[in-house]
Amino acid sequence: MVVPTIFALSSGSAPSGVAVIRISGPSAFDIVGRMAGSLNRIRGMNLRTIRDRNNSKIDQGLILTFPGPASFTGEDCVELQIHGGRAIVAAISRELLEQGCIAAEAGEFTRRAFRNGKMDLVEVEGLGDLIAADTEMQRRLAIEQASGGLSLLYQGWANRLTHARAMIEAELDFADEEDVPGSVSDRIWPDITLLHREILKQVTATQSGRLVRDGFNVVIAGPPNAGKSSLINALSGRDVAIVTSLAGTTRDLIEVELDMDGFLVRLVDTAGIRETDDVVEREGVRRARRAVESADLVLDLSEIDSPAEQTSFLTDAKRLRVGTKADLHPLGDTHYDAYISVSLPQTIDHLRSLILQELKQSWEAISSLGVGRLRHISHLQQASIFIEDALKQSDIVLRAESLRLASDELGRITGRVDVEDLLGVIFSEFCIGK
Ligand SMILES: Nc1nc2c(ncn2[C@@H]2O[C@H](COP(=O)(O)OP(=O)(O)OP(=O)(O)O)[C@@H](O)[C@H]2O)c(=O)[nH]1
Ligand SMILES: [K+]
Ligand SMILES: [Mg+2]
Repeated sequence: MVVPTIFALSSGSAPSGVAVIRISGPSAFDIVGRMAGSLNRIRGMNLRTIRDRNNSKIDQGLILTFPGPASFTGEDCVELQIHGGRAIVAAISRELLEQGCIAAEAGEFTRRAFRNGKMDLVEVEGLGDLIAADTEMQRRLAIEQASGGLSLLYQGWANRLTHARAMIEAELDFADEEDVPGSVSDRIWPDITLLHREILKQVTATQSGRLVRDGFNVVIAGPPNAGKSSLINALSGRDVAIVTSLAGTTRDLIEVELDMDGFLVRLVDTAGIRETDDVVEREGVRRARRAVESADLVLDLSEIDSPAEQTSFLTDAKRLRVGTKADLHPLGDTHYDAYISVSLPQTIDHLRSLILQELKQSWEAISSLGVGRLRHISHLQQASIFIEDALKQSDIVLRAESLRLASDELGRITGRVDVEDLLGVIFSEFCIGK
């Protein structure tokens, strides 16, 4: 089957100063050659006039050539850097279609890169995250993953499993031969035990990585009139929530996204939690409780010295107890983690620094390693279960089989379940067969 040659506008939408049109596929050089004069099959850059089939000039621009396989997709690629006017982009696109190119589907360049072995699935995901990254921490996490750091980690683990299996095979197949030292496979189990521990650590780190990618969920909760909506307004610096002196003002969840020191924080204001006969407010309270359940951090607000000071909800999340309206209350010996007043900006700044401290603690656990995404966790967990099986079993054949299953799970993360040549490993380590 002939692979079609695809093209797409890779820069943002026109008009712009410069537009980049990317072309990939077996006919890329021929097609652009017909429009702009023939191109040498070397990596290079040419200033050319681009013409349609009637030889009328469309635009002048830079033409970058990347002969495969040393290109992003692994195919022949050409990039046109042209003026970014809408009519120019439209005219060149029309001409490319006439010349037999087809418009690329979303993600098709990357899909071709994966198919041609230029990237694995982990790098593909990282690239997607990198393009979508809004905050500095998201960018840092994504660039690590997109440039293959995480793939190397997973690949290294898979290699250790392959090595272990090779040692076991050697013991099974060549047990009678003199060249194989007795019970060679015993030497591998300490490393497999270590590997098991490393994988579990990665699961924890990946769970924290979610905080960076999807945002840190901070929920403001507490009784009516505690000052929750006033706080979300103060922290976001915007008038997002209605504030009145009537208890039960907020009903819906109100959400704002904040960039705090490069971290994405999703701040949620909720209805005051209390028993009520009002149908709408009751629904608001139900939503508030649900928000609290899925929080990463709960800001548990109550007015300082208020009678209803005991908490009105349960949560497994970290909870900061925040006493409000500090301007009205001389500080007694109460037991809050923070005291705030919306009329005292330094108290809001202090609370903000406490939230950041929580965030940074989660980040520290992960910043040193590349961390994967949720999709990776289930495969990592499954791999660790198979490794546990291997460590527990006594039958050597079953042990080897469990290790094979574990290494297949790791292969599913990168999308590359390689056909391993176990004998190759064996022969590289022993002189069996001489
Ligand atoms: N003096 C003082 N008043 C405050 C402060 N924060 C909030 N208030 C007042 O307390 C009342 C309730 O504030 P809200 O922010 O609406 O409280 P809430 O917790 O969102 O209330 P519900 O949405 O009804 O649960 C309003 O009259 C606010 O002006 C504060 O720091 N100092
Ligand atoms: K209120
Ligand atoms: Mg409110």
